[in-house]
Amino acid sequence: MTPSYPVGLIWLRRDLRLADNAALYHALQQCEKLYCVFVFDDSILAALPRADRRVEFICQSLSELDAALRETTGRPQTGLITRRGLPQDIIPALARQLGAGAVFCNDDDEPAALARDAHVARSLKSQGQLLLRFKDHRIFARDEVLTQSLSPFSVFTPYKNAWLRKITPFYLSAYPSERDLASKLADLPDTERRAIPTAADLGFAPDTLAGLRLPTGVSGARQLLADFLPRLPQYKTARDFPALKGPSYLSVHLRFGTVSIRELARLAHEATHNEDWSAAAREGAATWLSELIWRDFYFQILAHQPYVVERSFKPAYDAIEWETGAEADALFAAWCEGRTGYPLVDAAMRQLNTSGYMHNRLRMVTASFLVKDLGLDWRRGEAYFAEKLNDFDLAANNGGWQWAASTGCDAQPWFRIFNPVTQSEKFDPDGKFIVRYAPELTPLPAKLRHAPWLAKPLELAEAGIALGRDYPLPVVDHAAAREKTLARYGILKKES
Ligand SMILES: Cc1cc2nc3c(=O)[nH]c(=O)nc-3n(C[C@H](O)[C@H](O)[C@H](O)COP(=O)(O)OP(=O)(O)OC[C@H]3O[C@@H](n4cnc5c(N)ncnc54)[C@H](O)[C@@H]3O)c2cc1C
Repeated sequence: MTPSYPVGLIWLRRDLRLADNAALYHALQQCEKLYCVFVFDDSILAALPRADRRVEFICQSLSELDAALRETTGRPQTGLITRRGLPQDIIPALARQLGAGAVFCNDDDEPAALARDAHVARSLKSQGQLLLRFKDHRIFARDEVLTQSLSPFSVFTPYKNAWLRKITPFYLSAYPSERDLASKLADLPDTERRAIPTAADLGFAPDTLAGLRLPTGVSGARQLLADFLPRLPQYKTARDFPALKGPSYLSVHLRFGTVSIRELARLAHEATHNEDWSAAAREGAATWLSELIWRDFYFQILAHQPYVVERSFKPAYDAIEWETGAEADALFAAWCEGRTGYPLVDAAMRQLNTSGYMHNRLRMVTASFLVKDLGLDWRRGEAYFAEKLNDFDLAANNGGWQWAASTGCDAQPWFRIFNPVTQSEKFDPDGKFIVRYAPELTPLPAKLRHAPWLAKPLELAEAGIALGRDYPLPVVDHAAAREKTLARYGILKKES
């Protein structure tokens, strides 16, 4: 193909890798010379707490990408341009300064991203330049998997079946996006030759990832993937037990694009047909593929029903009255800080607070506890997760919360209420996960770690634990809370 643009600019956002990158591939096809930029968006940074692991994750990943660009070209004067400010101002100005005919990026269906991109596209157009967007971070875009009547799916299983019917090697193959990079990457103008900023340079606390087993950048994703693949056959059986190393821990890499979803889905899909594997091992792969399809499912829900950002997917559920006031605020604080007196909930919240990760089973348990034991609005929990999760992704987080609150598409029925104690007994039978994050309960025998308030006084005394002093008493009684919740949701009886 003859390049259409003498100069182009690729704008990286949630796709921090050079391999199998759709926009990069198209930019290299269509441009004779290419620059590469990442913008630290002030409208996002301003809203973050000053200690934010994600900022450090991005900085470290960009630093690796910048070095990879120079290594690819073998020219020290090449690399990544970084800017800080509003992309709406920066991208058009930079495109003009560099003389880029087009700006290439991978698309993003989050409402704020759509508004930002529309703004940038208008400004570029007024300068005679184009914004070209490509599908990259999901397998199927919003309208690629639809029902027979061409409307969006709102139930997962039929969506998944349609997804599996549609999938072909075409959708899973990698873009050879590194092929012409060495020859086409432009030397940086002198003004742009700067080191990639650190979190501290951006006004954030340094070393927020220190002590965490969270490898960053493309190399970090490769490390986690290599560790996970031998465990893939056991995924179905191990994934629900937080004390085990069951899942992949790749979510933050999918969030920032340091791994390609095509590569992961291809590996999973191929493994489901691997005749050298046992049926159980193939099921492990099929279950993991299913999780990757949930990701696509929630992306298309957000794209088609952006109102879910503020409201219930099922509008009738907006009539539910949540607890408010000082007591509700105190319960919310206890939930956030991991001191509800329910050990599995507390351990999970402490895992989130100290690492930025929470196991999927525990996301379901803690979300259900907030909504159906404490009677609090799911949006309060959603916002807390959004602040704390390294892998925070609007579509998946909103989908997960609305699932737990029963307000979402294909959600948990409203009258199904997780019992935090039986969940604990089932999924952390020895209380090993609990004591990892609530070590004060270690002296208790395993069977008492799920509900310490049920231990006999002598058992507590032998463990040297005084409830209310060493570990909180439960902030609510589950049985009573359950009745209250059934009454709260009872207004919906007509709907279900
Ligand atoms: C209340 C709640 C909030 C959540 N918030 C987020 C979020 O902000 N960001 C996020 O990526 N996931 C979210 N999830 C989904 C899920 O918990 C995480 O994706 C998963 O725990 C990440 O760990 P992993 O990479 O080890 O997962 P694995 O089990 O290895 O799964 C592989 C990948 O599949 C995707 N995935 C798995 N489960 C889901 C799911 N239910 N919905 C959508 N995608 C899924 C993720 O990209 C994940 O990395 C949420 C779930 C709930 C119940």
